[in-house]
Amino acid sequence: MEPWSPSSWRARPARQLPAYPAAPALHDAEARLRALAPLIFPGEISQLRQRLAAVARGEAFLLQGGDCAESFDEVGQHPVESTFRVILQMAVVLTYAAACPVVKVGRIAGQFAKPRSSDSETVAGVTLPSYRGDIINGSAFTAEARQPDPARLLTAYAHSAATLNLLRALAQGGFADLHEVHRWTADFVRASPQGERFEELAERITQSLAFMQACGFDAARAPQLHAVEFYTSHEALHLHYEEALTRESERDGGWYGGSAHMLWLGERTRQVDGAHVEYLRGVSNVIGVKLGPTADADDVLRLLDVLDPQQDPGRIVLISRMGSEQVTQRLPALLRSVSRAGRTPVWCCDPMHGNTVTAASGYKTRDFERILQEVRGFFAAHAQEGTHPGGLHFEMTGQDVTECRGGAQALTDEGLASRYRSACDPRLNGSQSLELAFQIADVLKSARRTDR
Ligand SMILES: O=C[C@H](O)[C@H](O)COP(=O)(O)O
Ligand SMILES: C=C(OP(=O)(O)O)C(=O)O
Repeated sequence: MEPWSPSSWRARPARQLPAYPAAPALHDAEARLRALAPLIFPGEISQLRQRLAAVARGEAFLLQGGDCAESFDEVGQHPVESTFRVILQMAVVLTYAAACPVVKVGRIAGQFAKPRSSDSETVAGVTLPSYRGDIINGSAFTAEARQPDPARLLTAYAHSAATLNLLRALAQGGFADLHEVHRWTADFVRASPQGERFEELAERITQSLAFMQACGFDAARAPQLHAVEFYTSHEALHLHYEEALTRESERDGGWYGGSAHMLWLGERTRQVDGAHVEYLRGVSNVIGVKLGPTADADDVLRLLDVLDPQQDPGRIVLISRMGSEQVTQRLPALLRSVSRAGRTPVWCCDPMHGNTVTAASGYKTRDFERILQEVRGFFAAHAQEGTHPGGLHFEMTGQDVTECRGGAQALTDEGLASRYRSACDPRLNGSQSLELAFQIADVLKSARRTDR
């Protein structure tokens, strides 16, 4: 194999990258990024890899979630805090059900680049370039906003740094303390059936903590009760950005991507000889690989050979996103081939991207039931093949948006317009996310009963 360098991807065919109008402005933005500090450090990546190695062994579970695309307009504490608190709630629900640790990874602090099915969008007879995420262009439907602008690379870095700073404070500074579990529910969820169900669970946790305290257990000396580990991830799509934040590790002389702990390869850019695979093979971050219904076993095994030649524990998360109708037909063969090849990646289910439909109103949406059905299909496929269903990956937000249909809120086509905020794909809102976690908890509990 050719030698790798942070820029060796430039010699490979690259899909989904923007065509900037002026090269000097791009070079200037890249030079500025190269001079900035990385956002994360190699020791944190090693820690995440250890946690994911436990997931791959069936001893822990992965929960990955967050926005479809973060927005430069969402500033301030609320959007980040609300998503963080729902991820915490979902993790508590799943921890309780699966009786194992849940590794928490946000699609956050860097999820700014979007691959698109089409390069252009036509509205009322006007055709403009597609919106590709705030790191590239603006979502407003004007020629000016849709022009790719390299200055956005620096805004994405600044936004990610501010978000990460807040996340570190939320994770370590007392908000995530298990003694605060009653305070995590958002007001709009509190009165719902899932809000009430969460309150019951929170009460059981509070009573268990009080009981343990009464038995002499010193909660002050158990750091895992007071803080959580929270990791970041995004699609490694914008390779100019990723390259400029790539750093050499003082620990072992290897390279790591400094933009997030986990970077994933999208369904549209996972060509084994393509630029995105070339970049990711050389960095030590955890690598996710999206696998849609067209992925075949040979593709997957070739990708594993390139991205993880040493078979390092916790290095790879295979994220299947087959769609609710295809998951039980397509996934088992992949599970079988990967396991026969002696590989033990983390297997994760993204039940969002294979279930997008366009509503009569024109909004892109997803049905709660389809999402749940794909998760069930994922668990069934693993049960059939004797492999471990390691995790879940959601596009979700803690806010009260109206983007996905169904759930206990019974959102319909007509309801989508009232608070549809996503500039790209529809997210589960805080209430739907928690409801889904409870439904999945029931699946996990019955899987545990069958195992006994
Ligand atoms: O989030 C994933 C993709 O970027 C998104 O589904 C693409 O949407 P499109 O098919 O409307 O381009
Ligand atoms: C683009 C995404 O997914 P996929 O590559 O699976 O379509 C995504 O997760 O944002």
